[in-house]
Amino acid sequence: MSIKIENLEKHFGAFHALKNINLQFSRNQLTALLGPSGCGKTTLLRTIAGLEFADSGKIFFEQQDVTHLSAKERGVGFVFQHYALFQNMTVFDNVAFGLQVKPRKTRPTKQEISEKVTALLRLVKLEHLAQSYPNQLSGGQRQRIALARSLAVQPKVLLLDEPFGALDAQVRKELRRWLRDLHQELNVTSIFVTHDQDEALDVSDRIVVMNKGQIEQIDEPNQIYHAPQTPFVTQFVGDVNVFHGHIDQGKLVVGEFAHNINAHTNVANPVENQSATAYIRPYELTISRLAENALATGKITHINAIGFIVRIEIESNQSEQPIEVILTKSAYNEAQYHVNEQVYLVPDKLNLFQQMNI
Ligand SMILES: Nc1ncnc2c1ncn2[C@@H]1O[C@H](COP(=O)(O)OP(=O)(O)OP(=O)(O)O)[C@@H](O)[C@H]1O
Repeated sequence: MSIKIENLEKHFGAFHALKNINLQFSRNQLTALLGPSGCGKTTLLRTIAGLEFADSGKIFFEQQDVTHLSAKERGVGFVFQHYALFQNMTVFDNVAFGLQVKPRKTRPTKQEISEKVTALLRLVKLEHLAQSYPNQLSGGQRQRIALARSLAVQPKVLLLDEPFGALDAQVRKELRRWLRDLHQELNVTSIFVTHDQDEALDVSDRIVVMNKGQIEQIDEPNQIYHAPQTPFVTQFVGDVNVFHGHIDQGKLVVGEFAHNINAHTNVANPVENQSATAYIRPYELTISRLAENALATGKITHINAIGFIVRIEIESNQSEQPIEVILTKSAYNEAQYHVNEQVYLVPDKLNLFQQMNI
C-alpha cells in the first residue's frame, strides 16, 4: 500500500502543528518520522491513522482518498509506546482479540483464529508465552506481543509511535534489529515515530526529518547523515562542531583564521562577504601542530582513549562549545597528543550554510 499526503495542515487552537506537509510513502517501505519533541511527528502519524483529522489537505492510500475515513475504515495497525495489552487476558487472547471482535460474517473460525495466532506468536518468537499474562512478561516481550496483536488483522499499513520508547537501551537495540528483520518478511508499509536518531538511521529505509511542524529533509539514512540539507538536520542527526564566520576571497574566515574551503565543502560557490556557518563532524576534523590552512586553534582539555577510537576535546575561542575530534588509535599513538597541548584544527570536509541556502 503506498501513501500520499498532499498539503496537510493542522492546528490545535492557535498552535500550528503541521505546516503544508507533502509526502509519499512507497509500498512496503519502512519510514522513520524523526524530530525533536513537539515537532508534530505523532500528530502526523495519528492523522495518517485516522485518529486525528487535518484542517485541510488530502491523504491517499494507493488511489483512494481516505482523508475523511475513520481509522477502522483505513485498515491500519497501530502500536503505541506504552503497550496497551489487556492485563486480564492471556498473551494468546490478546493477539486473538482483533479477530474475535470481527462481525460474525467476516470472523474467522475458532480453528483459523488459533492457527493465525500461533503463526503470529511464532513470528515474534514468543510462542512459548501464549498462556502467560502481560504482567508476567518483560517490557520488550510485551511490545512484541503488541505488534503481533496489531498484525493479526492484516493491516495494509503499520504505524508505530515510539514503539521502543519506554524500554532500556539494550532491549531497544535488540528490538530494532528484530523489527528490521520482521519488516522484510511482512510486506506491509510501515511508518514509525522516533526522536532517536540512531534508531532511525539503523532501522529505516527512509527518514523524514521534521522540525516545528515542517519537513526538513526526506532521504535515505545515508544521505541524511552524510548530506544533510539544512543546519537543523546537520545538528540533529549526529554530532557536529559548529564554527561561525564569513566568506572572504573564497576562504572561510573565523576570527584570525582563514581556511581555504575549495574542494571539500557542499557549496560550490559561497557568496562573498556573507556570513557563513560551517558544520564539521568530529571525524572530519584533523588535529595538527601546524597552523597551515587551520580553522581554529585551541587547548586539549580531555582525551578518551578507552575504546576503538580516541575522542579528544578541545577548548577554543573560535567555537562556543568544546570542539570534539575523533581519531583512530593509530593516528593518536603516532602523534602522542596530550592534555593542555595547544593544537590547530584543520577540516577535511565541512558543510557550509549561508543565509541564502538555509
Ligand atoms: N490534542 C492536542 N491539543 C493541543 N495541542 C496538541 C494536541 N496534540 C498535540 N498538540 C501539540 O502539538 C505539538 C506537536 O505534538 P506531537 O505529539 O505531534 O509532537 P511529537 O513530535 O510527536 O513530540 P513527542 O516526541 O514529544 O511525542 C506539540 O506542541 C503538542 O503540545
